[in-house]
Amino acid sequence: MTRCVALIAHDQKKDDMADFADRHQARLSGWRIVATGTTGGRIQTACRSLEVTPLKSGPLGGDQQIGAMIATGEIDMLIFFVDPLTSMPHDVDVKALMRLATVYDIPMALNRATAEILMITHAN
Ligand SMILES: O=C(CO)COP(=O)(O)O
Repeated sequence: MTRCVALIAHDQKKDDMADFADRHQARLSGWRIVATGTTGGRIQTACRSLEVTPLKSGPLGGDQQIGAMIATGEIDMLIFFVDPLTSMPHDVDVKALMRLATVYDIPMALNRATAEILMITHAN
């Protein structure tokens, strides 16, 4: 079965995520991709060849949707470019998502350096 990766980026990290997805298009093409709403739109624009399933925007429940998918075994890897310098109204949702990724022991990258390693170790 095709493995599924969840891609998420906070606003200050969206350029970085678009660039990351673009550089790893070949690797990511072997995965089913889900993303929070705005992030998904940015990736889709940057990487026309990738098929991205956009969920709700993060502040409107997208992080929770991905958390629920982790709990039901639908997500195999989480790449989440977090902005640690901006406070967010949905911070509790972000924490809950990270908690579930930890509970279910999903490979989880919260910054680009780690995401690059996951691409090499898990996405080939
Ligand atoms: O806020 C987010 C994750 O917490 C990301 O949501 P968007 O991709 O919709 O901006």
